[in-house]
Amino acid sequence: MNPDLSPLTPLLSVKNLTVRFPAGRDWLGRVKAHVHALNGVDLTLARGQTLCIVGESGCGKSTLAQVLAGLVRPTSGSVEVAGKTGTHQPLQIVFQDPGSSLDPRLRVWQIITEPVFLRRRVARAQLRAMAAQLAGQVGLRAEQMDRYPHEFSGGQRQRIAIARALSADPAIVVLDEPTSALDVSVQAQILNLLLDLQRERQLAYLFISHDMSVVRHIADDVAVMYLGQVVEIGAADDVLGRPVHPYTQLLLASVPVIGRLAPDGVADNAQIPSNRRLPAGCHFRDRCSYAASGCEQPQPLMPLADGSRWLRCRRAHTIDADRAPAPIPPQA
Ligand SMILES: Nc1ncnc2c1ncn2[C@@H]1O[C@H](COP(=O)(O)OP(=O)(O)OP(=O)(O)O)[C@@H](O)[C@H]1O
Repeated sequence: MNPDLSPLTPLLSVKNLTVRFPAGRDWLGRVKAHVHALNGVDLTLARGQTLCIVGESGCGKSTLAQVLAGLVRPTSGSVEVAGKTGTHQPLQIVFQDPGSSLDPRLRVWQIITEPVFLRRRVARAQLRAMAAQLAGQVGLRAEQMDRYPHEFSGGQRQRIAIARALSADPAIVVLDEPTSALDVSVQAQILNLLLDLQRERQLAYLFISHDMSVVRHIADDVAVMYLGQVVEIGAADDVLGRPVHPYTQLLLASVPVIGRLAPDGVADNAQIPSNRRLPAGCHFRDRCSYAASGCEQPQPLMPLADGSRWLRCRRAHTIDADRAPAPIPPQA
């Protein structure tokens, strides 16, 4: 079921998205096994909002970003942008490492305007003028446009990557760890730039991050992924402030070293199941001390009774009730 996060109409709607990669072939070249990278991802994102995707390494965050950007073909499921399937035009992606994502043979003005150039014929002078204007919007100077990427610092290269994404006039930008390769002081500048651009252009961001301080700073909504599924999604204050899914509790208690510590009530024997052979039913069941009979059945994403979020956990209501403070008795 597609999570209905806010009264705003979703701009991006991802339904039951699955991606399987071939893993290993026999001597006849036949695929022997698969990596189940995404296993039914459901999420929505509204215009002008930021949805942060968090989860341990290998849970499928980058694969999701690549499907959205049209770089990986899904095995099944759908991606709708503004109600239309299969169009990636209003969506651009910014990668973690601007060093390797920018073509070193192109000048900056060519890099910035490449998405426009690839789509339609535009005169060179017009492209250069467009690049200079976008450069100004991301804090670069017009006279730097004839340089090559290696002549810039990491933060400046990320500004070039952001300008490149903006040149296509996207409604949605997928940001795959856009600040994690940068110095801490530069990270804050890039985050603030992204927030300014979001306000000016009503951009929707799907923001992948390992860094909870970044997530707390910029997220409107948070989706927690585990083994290729969204297990909890809702407003950032709710999900981060009062996590309900046992995996979200574990993830937040493990910060900054994800997966090492366990909060009360959540077992963590660190036996993360393989995504080559997925466990039946709830994928988190073997790590979860709330696991009970019934957890061996597949669990769909369902709304919590208070409407604060959607969860894949059949025990969510019990866990939430256990954690809620005792009601204050009425005054005599
Ligand atoms: N092209 C590919 N071929 C085979 N397996 C792949 C491919 N791309 C990703 N995978 C596998 O799919 C799973 C999900 O990978 P993905 O990179 O999406 O995870 P992630 O959550 O982004 O991890 P990280 O936080 O480390 O970047 C992993 O097991 C990974 O090894």
